[in-house]
Amino acid sequence: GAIQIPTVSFNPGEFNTTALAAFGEYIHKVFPTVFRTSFIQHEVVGEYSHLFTVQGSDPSLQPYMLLAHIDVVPAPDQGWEVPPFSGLERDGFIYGRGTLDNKNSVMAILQALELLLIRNYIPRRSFFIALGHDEEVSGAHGAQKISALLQARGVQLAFIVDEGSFILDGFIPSLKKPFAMVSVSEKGSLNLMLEVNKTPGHSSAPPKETSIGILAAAVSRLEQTPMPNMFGSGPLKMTLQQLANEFSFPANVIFNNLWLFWPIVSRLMEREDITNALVRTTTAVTMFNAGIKVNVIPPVAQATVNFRIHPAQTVQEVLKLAKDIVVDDRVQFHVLESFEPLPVSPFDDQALGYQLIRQTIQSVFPEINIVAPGTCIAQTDSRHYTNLTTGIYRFNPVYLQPQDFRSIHGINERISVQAYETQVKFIFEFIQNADTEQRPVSHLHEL
Ligand SMILES: CCCCCCCCCCCCCCCCCC(=O)N[C@@H](Cc1ccccc1)C(=O)O
Ligand SMILES: [Zn+2]
Ligand SMILES: [Zn+2]
Repeated sequence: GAIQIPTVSFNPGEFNTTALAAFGEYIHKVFPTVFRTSFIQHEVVGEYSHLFTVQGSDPSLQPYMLLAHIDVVPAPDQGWEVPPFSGLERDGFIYGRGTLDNKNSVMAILQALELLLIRNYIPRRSFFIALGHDEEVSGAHGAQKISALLQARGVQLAFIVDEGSFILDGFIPSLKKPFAMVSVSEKGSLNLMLEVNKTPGHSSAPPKETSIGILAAAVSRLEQTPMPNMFGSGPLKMTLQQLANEFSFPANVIFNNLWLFWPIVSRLMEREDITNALVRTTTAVTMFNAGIKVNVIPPVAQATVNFRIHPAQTVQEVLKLAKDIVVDDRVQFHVLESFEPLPVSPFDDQALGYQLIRQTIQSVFPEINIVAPGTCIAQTDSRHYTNLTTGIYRFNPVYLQPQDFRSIHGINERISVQAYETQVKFIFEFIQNADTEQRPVSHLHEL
């Protein structure tokens, strides 16, 4: 039902408002207990986002927050095995836009809470559920407003759990077993517009270089000159160290001795697009606009480059590197938007959020031996909540293979019915685990 409502975000400020409103009505209908429970306050923020405040019975426990988003990226029918907004189930999978990003989390959080309430569960620790409606276009109207609202109320959170990582299966060739990566940091971004202006004229007597040619060369230099490999800075080294013993020989020896073999490993990571994104600031030329007519020398050429900034670099550093690569003063640089990488959240033994995620993984996925800290290569709504907590964890309790990763924002996005049920179970247990003082010891209710 949730997948059938096309809550598409097209551009900043450009949403399917009819669908967003319908989604609000839908969750009222399918989770009636959540909405009628006296200790749960529901507020609509920024017109279409939802904030639930679940008042726990023990005010001495610091609250936490579960995040998810109800909007999705567009999905033209082409290439899909089933229409993207049909929500059809086929061979045990629910297909559709949002099944992994991120209506699975929206529905699983509310479903788990509904089930707990039906069983008369009363949480001890207060928590918030924030469901943004514009994450896919930067979160300015949803997450940012919820964050400001909670800040104005003086709320400080123990931790936040959002989307952004998974139980990863098959992303590192010599690693045979899946492992859970909990992202403790998030890359930043810089959207840079490069522009070249030239005097227009008749194409029959062209200048040696046009604005298009100059810009194309600049963009090509950016593509051909990757930003520096930052292997060794940030959580990646720790991720690999924790995984070391899961590799077969000789990779296990290599990963156990990164002090010696780091040059080989850092080169290996560069080979695949996804692992490359973990070792450096990436450069993606995403838009190119130029030319007005076939026989007119183009007056202006513009290209937009989307950099995803490694946690060990800053926006200013990347901007300078980009200018140093282009080295052409005919090319103007315009910063359209930027966001610094997020700091690394604690993941030591005392880090409540991280430890609760780890222990719930051990309970719900007993076959998973390794829970490792990582970096989210994309951006999430959680970046708007750094004013409320230092503990931001990005983890979806769902198995993800490389082809599933490509389906996110791509075609044939799907989740198995069993994976969705397990996600509900995970949150059902997580909420109960968060009610124990330090470490979860036993569960009051079994699903
Ligand atoms: C050693 C381990 C190697 C394995 C690495 C595998 C990494 C795979 C992780 C999969 C991550 C999937 C992330 C899903 C969340 C996507 C969130 C998203 O798309 N956000 C948008 C937000 C945005 C930002 C700015 C403007 C508009 C939207 C994004 O583009 O980042
Ligand atoms: Zn998402
Ligand atoms: Zn997305």
